[in-house]
Amino acid sequence: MSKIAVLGGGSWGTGFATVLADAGNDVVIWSHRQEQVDQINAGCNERYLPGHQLPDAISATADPREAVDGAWATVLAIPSQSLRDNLSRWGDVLDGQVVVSLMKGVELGTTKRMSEVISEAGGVPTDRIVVVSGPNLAREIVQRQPAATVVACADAAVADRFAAACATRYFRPYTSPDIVGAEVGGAVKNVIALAVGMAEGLGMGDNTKSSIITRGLAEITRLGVALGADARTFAGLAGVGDLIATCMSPLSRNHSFGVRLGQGMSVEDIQAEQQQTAEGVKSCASILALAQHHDVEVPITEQVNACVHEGKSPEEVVHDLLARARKPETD
Ligand SMILES: NC(=O)C1=CN([C@@H]2O[C@H](COP(=O)(O)OP(=O)(O)OC[C@H]3O[C@@H](n4cnc5c(N)ncnc54)[C@H](O)[C@@H]3O)[C@@H](O)[C@H]2O)C=CC1
Ligand SMILES: O=C(CO)COP(=O)(O)O
Repeated sequence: MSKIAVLGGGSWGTGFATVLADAGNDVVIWSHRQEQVDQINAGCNERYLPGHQLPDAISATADPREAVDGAWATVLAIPSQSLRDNLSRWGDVLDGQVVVSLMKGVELGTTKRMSEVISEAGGVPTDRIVVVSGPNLAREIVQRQPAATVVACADAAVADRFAAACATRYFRPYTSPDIVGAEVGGAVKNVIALAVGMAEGLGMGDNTKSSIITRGLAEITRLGVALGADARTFAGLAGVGDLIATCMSPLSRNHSFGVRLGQGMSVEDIQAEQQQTAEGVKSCASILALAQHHDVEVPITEQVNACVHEGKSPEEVVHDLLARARKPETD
């Protein structure tokens, strides 16, 4: 068995570790919380994936160096906004590794994508950075329900090697050279899911949700292409695929955060209750800044940001989106 490290012991870190173990790898998870380490070593990550019995090939440690020691690839599954800080604390543990990002966010302040932070703050060469992104709700994946994903890397041989390492009878990876597209698709769909959730929380139905999803895809594609992505990526698993899963599923933390906003709960109360990462809540601000910097219109992201960070009501958000000047659909 070859060894792969997973840094981050939450729902997707543990879920993806399950995929890797099922694919025949020896997996060591690092978590910053001893309690999670103990639970994983006892066979179940109770807080994040209650009831899911972990494969024997998974163990955990609170020491990042021990997790990575002897591994050829290290998977990062921590909240996006904590990445830079963790990279500086981990020191040189990622040297020589293929580094795989599962994270779907954009850094506040710098507006950098996760692969850019890994390269800049972790010193990892770009041809050894892999992004895995697709419709991959952790709870369904650990039930071994069939799903596909995108394994993106600038180096096709590295993408192939990692895709082979995470392929199972229920998890089908497709390779791609388009890291930018995979990351933009993954990060922006969270913001669109907040908007769809808000509409649902306000009592709106499937026409409304479908309209937001479709215009959200236009917004994702516009921003991605301006950043150098291949437009075809957004018609794929890391684009429309993940957008549909996240916007429609009650398992999505971003979607359910939005529903609660629509029902009138405050951001603070939802955060206190949910206690899991809903990346769109912070990334809507950095994605908006990124889009403004590139002169790209992102009206849904703009409205979500106004609701989450400036106190605008979900009713006003819907009203203002519909009150925008009419224009051709494909502009
Ligand atoms: N859960 C899912 O279904 C999927 C999640 N993702 C992405 O994976 C990334 C990780 O998300 P999840 O595992 O779902 O989040 P989570 O909220 O379930 O778990 C986060 C993990 O990070 C740890 N953590 C929190 N703050 C930290 C810090 N400052 N330093 C180090 N560790 C810290 C937590 O203890 C926990 O182990 C996110 O970017 C998310 O968008 C991507 C695909 C699917
Ligand atoms: O990215 C995801 C599914 O692909 C998970 O979405 P949430 O972070 O909203 O739960």
